[in-house]
Amino acid sequence: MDMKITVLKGDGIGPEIVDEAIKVLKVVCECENINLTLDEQPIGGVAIDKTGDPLPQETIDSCKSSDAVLLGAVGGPKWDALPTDKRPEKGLLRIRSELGLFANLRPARIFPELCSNSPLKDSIVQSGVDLLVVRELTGGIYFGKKGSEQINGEQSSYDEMRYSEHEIERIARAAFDAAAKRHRKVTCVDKANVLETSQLFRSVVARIGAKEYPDIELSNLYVDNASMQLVNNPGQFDVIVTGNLFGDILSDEAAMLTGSIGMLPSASLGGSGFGLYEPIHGSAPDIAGKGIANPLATILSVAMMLKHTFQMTMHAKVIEAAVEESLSVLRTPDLMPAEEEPAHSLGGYITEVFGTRTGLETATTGELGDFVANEVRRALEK
Ligand SMILES: NC(=O)c1ccc[n+]([C@@H]2O[C@H](COP(=O)([O-])OP(=O)(O)OC[C@H]3O[C@@H](n4cnc5c(N)ncnc54)[C@H](O)[C@@H]3O)[C@@H](O)[C@H]2O)c1
Ligand SMILES: CC(C)[C@H](C(=O)O)[C@@H](O)C(=O)O
Ligand SMILES: [Mg+2]
Repeated sequence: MDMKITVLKGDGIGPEIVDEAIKVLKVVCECENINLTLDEQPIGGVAIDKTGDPLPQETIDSCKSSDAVLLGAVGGPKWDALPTDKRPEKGLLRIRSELGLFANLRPARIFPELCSNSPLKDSIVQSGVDLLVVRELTGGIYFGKKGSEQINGEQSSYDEMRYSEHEIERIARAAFDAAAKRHRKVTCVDKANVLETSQLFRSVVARIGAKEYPDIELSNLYVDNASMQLVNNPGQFDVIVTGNLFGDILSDEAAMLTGSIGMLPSASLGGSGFGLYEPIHGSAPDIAGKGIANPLATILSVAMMLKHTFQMTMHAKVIEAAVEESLSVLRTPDLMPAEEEPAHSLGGYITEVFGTRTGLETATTGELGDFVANEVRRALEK
């Protein structure tokens, strides 16, 4: 079997985390005799520096001739002053649109090992968090007409939010199909009490649900309520279907429930087997180059790639299990238990007992990647 992957490392921690994910992918390919071809191309800030364009045509062409794309992250302070259309983030939006990747799946589940890392109380976490945000990715306010003009002597800016029926129908089907393989519950999140686009979104999702998926339970929530419910009772959710902007915001919130934004992978799909896989977090300029970024979201994105593009579900599960295994042994700093302020008289005792009790070691990005890759090799060579 041949596998051609376009690799878009991007900016900030992008190259660091993608390198670890590739280590894991290479192990899978070695163990299964898959002929892996990696084509690295620039996107985002590095592409601007190299070519003046955040998404060079060569990058698009490479993606189009690949089976799948693995992406790190784009953006950073160096390019923040550029006009919206020339920014690194525009490269990411354009590649999603060019490749027709309208359905963005962002699964958030708490690994049992990370229950105490969640900012939520134990009683809430233990009720179970295992949800999937299905975010519409190529429409809405991100892609509407935008501009700035002088009106009455002051600057005025606008971003148009528009959704058409066919865009909502296909994201609704993606959400119902996903729910059919999970717990058969879809929550449509919108702002239908205020926005025309949300009223259409809600009614089209309801129509598709009633007609094509009568066995799947559908409910509705306004986005403000949904963001509150996510921290108050996240266990109620199975699949959340929502528009581009609300999905962006809710998925960062959902990510943090799992202990770190560095844990959430994503798959961007367009209805065929082709997909773009990336962590949901950004380029984390504050920690870039330090070797401390958590690579697990990117490694889990490779698992999603194997499952969705290559139907290698068993291998995806092996990677997920290796990631879970790593959590009991070594972690990047974002997932280390918060340092306790020891009482003076008990300081040494607490450190000693706490250290041995958790048995956890702080790892660099590379050490964690090595650990997961070795676990995957061990499992596949059994
Ligand atoms: N998909 C993408 O490429 C993407 C997504 C979000 C933001 N961005 C861009 O990234 C840049 C920074 O944005 P931001 O700071 O708002 O969001 P961010 O997600 O990059 O970082 C938010 C916080 O989370 C931490 N963090 C993120 N990923 C981590 C990881 N893997 N391990 C440990 N800690 C991690 C960061 O250190 C930071 O404190 C901006 O230019 C933004 O536009 C890109
Ligand atoms: C960088 C930005 C364009 C992007 C988005 O808003 O979609 C990011 O926040 C994400 O979640 O992938
Ligand atoms: Mg985001």
